[in-house]
Amino acid sequence: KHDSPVSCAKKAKTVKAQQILLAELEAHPAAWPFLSPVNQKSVPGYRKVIKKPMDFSTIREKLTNNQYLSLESFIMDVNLVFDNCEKFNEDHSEIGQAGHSMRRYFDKRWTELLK
Ligand SMILES: Cc1ncccc1N[C@@H](C)c1ccc2c(c1)OCCCO2
Repeated sequence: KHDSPVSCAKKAKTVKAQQILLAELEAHPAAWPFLSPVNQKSVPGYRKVIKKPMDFSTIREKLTNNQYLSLESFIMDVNLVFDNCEKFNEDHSEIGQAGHSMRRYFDKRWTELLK
């Protein structure tokens, strides 16, 4: 029930890093396709093709509700956003390009922050 001070401090560090990383993703100029859940009624085929939809507002909700038990599970949800984007969008489409740009940025920032 009670963490040791060391593991408690370590947990606080990763929560802080997740908050910083998510805030940077949300503020990025290319974030616009990923800020809210894809409206599956207005995007034909999305519901059938994308088995596990994910977006930055859903990640924000999960982070606020302490649903990420590890740094890895947070990173998996962020990568799910970009993997869904690659699956559904052409690489050279506007949304596809935004996805590649955001993934490059995320990879760079989380290694800077946590490695
Ligand atoms: C990440 C993603 N992948 C595949 C499709 C859409 C999206 N993002 C959503 C938010 C979106 C972006 C652009 C849109 C759109 C909806 O509404 C239909 C009309 C065109 O403009």
